[in-house]
Amino acid sequence: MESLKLEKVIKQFGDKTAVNELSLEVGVGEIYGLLGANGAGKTTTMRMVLGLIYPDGGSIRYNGKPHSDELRQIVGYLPEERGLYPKVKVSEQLSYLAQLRGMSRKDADKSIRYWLERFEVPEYYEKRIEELSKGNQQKIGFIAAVVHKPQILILDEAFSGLDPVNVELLKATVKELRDQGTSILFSTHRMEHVEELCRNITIMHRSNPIVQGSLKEIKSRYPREQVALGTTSEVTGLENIPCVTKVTIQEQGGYLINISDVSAAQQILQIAMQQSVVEKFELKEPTLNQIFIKEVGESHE
Ligand SMILES: Nc1ncnc2c1ncn2[C@@H]1O[C@H](COP(=O)(O)OP(=O)(O)OP(=O)(O)O)[C@@H](O)[C@H]1O
Repeated sequence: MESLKLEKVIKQFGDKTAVNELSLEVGVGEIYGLLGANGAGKTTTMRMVLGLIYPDGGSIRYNGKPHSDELRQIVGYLPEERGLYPKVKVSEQLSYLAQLRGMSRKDADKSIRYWLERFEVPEYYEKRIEELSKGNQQKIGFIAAVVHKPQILILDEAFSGLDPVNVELLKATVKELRDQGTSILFSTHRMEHVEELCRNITIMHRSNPIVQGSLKEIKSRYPREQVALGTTSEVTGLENIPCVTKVTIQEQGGYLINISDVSAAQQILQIAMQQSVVEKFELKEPTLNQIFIKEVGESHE
């Protein structure tokens, strides 16, 4: 069952189309990746899902129902730009937000203490936002999004500005929420996070959904164009094999070989075996980053 369903959603600002006929479904307990270069229409899509702006066409349904006053209770949001008041105490701010989204003061306080404990910062309860580092403010922003236990969670660049330890902490939390049945719409420029977290994705390009489907199925649509080769000694002549377009010697040893046709892989293996002992031979599937660059035509980092 899907908890969030977009059908042919359109948004225009004047004569500029920001989102053009976007359809997607996020299932219960699923993390769905929304990708695209700057200005592709991701934030506009998320703002429509949150009911902050309205579509000019198409429909958005939550658990099968249209937008209603209930929305603020079932949806949680981590805005890309931080929306917390610097002078207000963390506990007061989070409690206010949780109550705004339908929680009692008592339940809100319980949830706030749980999350501060979970993120190993119980002492922030009494701190003001401005006293915290940027990364720790981001963590409080994350708590603000989940404090009221939303069914649908919208995460726009949720891990930006965090150190690697905190990225892991938040990733684990997102997976935990997924396992508890939360539907998560996840937007990021970090392809490795999408590879790790998302089952289905949409890549948007200039307002249009250009690639959609499960990561696995999308990857199978693209040819395997790289061979990773590990050998005990040097191998010569790889670059002379037909359809080999580039040979890169890797820092950690071995070769990464770009091919324009999969037939070259067999010959690479033969030549390598004639000259050395082959320790590793892998015909690599394309990374999401490679697919993104191919489709969108620019680096996404
Ligand atoms: N309020 C607005 N008024 C006019 N144009 C807007 C408005 N909001 C967004 N746009 C335009 O809509 C397009 C999509 O913007 P959006 O912010 O959704 O992109 P994005 O994919 O989130 O980009 P980024 O990765 O940079 O956050 C852009 O061309 C943007 O300039």
